[in-house]
Amino acid sequence: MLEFRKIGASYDGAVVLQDVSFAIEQGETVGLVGRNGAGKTTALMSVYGVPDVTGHILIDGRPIGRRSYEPTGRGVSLVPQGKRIYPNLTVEENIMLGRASGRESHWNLARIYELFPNLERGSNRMGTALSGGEQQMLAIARALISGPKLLMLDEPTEGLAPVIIDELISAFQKIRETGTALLLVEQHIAMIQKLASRYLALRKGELVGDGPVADLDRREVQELIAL
Ligand SMILES: Nc1ncnc2c1ncn2[C@@H]1O[C@H](COP(=O)(O)OP(=O)(O)OP(=O)(O)O)[C@@H](O)[C@H]1O
Repeated sequence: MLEFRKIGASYDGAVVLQDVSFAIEQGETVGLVGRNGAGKTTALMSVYGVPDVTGHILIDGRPIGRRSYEPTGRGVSLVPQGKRIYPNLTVEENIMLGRASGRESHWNLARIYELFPNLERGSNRMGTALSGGEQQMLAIARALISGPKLLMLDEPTEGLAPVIIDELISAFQKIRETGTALLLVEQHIAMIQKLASRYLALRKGELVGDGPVADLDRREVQELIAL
């Protein structure tokens, strides 16, 4: 449902992605791995036309236009690195910001609160009054309310305690069971191995791996990715 065709990306002329092509099918869970600076975040941002992008990105076979809200309206949502919670809005207001008009979806507020009961309990609190783990849940909730067919997550477990990471893994499994595809950016392959069936690997802006997640155990694959 999401396809990259020969994507290149650069910041003020400095090339950070080159000739990146892959496709993610409906309902798939894919892990995108690579070292710091390999271009993972840039790959996700290029769906929104940021930074300067060449090549073609398609959703359900149709190219994406230049409007930054178009991917969300067409079923591709991002949980950005660093969560980006709005401090002056309540938890519920933060969630509702993510709503994309006109999209019917499994994910209404009641189902989101069932997935993350902590958010329901804290629904009237300010978004930034939550713990780090709850803020990550809030960022995921805000993306889910848009009814994505593909949810892209940029290092969702960064800086979180193992017990919270386990809660998130269980939430991702439930999200996946609804048929939503996941594209999970992670530096730690253990998380990818728990959730994904396929991996993509970036190294210095180039796609150097695309295969079954079991291959991540092979030393030659790890050396290629240089994790
Ligand atoms: N706003 C920016 N302006 C200039 N260069 C940038 C900008 N953002 C990222 N870069 C550069 O682009 C390259 C790819 O960065 P990117 O954040 O996509 O990598 P990443 O794989 O997501 O790394 P990380 O795990 O650190 O988030 C890096 O060399 C980085 O320094």
